[in-house]
Amino acid sequence: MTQVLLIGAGNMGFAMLRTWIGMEGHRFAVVEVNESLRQRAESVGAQAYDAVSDLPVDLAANVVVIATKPQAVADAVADSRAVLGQDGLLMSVAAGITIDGMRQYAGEGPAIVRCMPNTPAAIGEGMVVCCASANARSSDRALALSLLSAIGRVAFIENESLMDAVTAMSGSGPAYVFHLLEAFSAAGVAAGLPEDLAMTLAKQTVFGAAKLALASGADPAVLREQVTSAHGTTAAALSVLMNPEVGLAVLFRRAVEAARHRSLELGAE
Ligand SMILES: NC(=O)C1=CN([C@@H]2O[C@H](COP(=O)(O)OP(=O)(O)OC[C@H]3O[C@@H](n4cnc5c(N)ncnc54)[C@H](OP(=O)(O)O)[C@@H]3O)[C@@H](O)[C@H]2O)C=CC1
Ligand SMILES: O=C(O)[C@@H]1CCC=N1
Repeated sequence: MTQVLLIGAGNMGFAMLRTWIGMEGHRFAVVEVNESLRQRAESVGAQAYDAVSDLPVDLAANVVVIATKPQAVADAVADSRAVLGQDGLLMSVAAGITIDGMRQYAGEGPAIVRCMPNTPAAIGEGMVVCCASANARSSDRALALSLLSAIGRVAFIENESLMDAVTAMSGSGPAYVFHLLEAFSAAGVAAGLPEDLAMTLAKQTVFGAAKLALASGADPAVLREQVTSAHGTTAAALSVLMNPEVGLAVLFRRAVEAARHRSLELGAE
């Protein structure tokens, strides 16, 4: 039985927990300071406590997953030492917080896997990118992979400095897509459609297009061209969206760079 301790069961922690809780061979305990979030964690079958010091004395964690805000990670890592053995695995999903930063509070023993998941983890459709500390054994990577593959697609990278760009893409990315749905459906309403129909069209179109892009493996530029009839409606819309000065490519570049910059700042705070 693998004992997992999740510290922080807010938006991201709970998104992972609700998928993990069904995993065979794992037991999940949660430390969360907010009572309503503890109750939510208990409602899906976890044991929840308000501090590491309240955990049962005989609880020994094989894995501690930190999902607090970046500013609370140092304390959470320090607290985890009481329950995580020297050969345990420490995982963190916090934006910006480096493996070296966590090592200061974790001590030399545990392997550390820094991860960047996203909230579609709640339905097993997340994207998780990880980077492991130098002392991580293949068994540590395998343990991290077994947990993370339950919440979505997993990629390991060796160059930790890429984690800020990863965060700016797949970590924050669901919010960009949700905003796309808001903007896309609002445009439909402005064009005369009822709100529910506009939102259904926006969601199903984004879902269908993403699924087609994944399933076909074709370059999205080719798929785009297949929609774009000569002198037709799509070409009219793309002349706005692909404007080289104010189009989507320019906005995405600025947005992703702003997020990457903020990730770097979080690591330095
Ligand atoms: N939200 C997302 O989509 C993603 C978030 N992340 C990362 O996940 C982490 C959590 O983000 P998110 O879930 O959005 O944040 P939330 O604020 O929703 O959740 C964090 C929770 O942890 C609690 N907490 C703080 N300190 C402790 C502690 N010492 N012990 C136990 N619980 C504690 C917080 O309480 P309180 O609010 O009272 O401090 C809060 O309820 C962040 O580091 C973020 O960078 C990564 C990928 C995606
Ligand atoms: O907004 C944030 O800082 C976190 C990290 C990635 C998604 N949410």
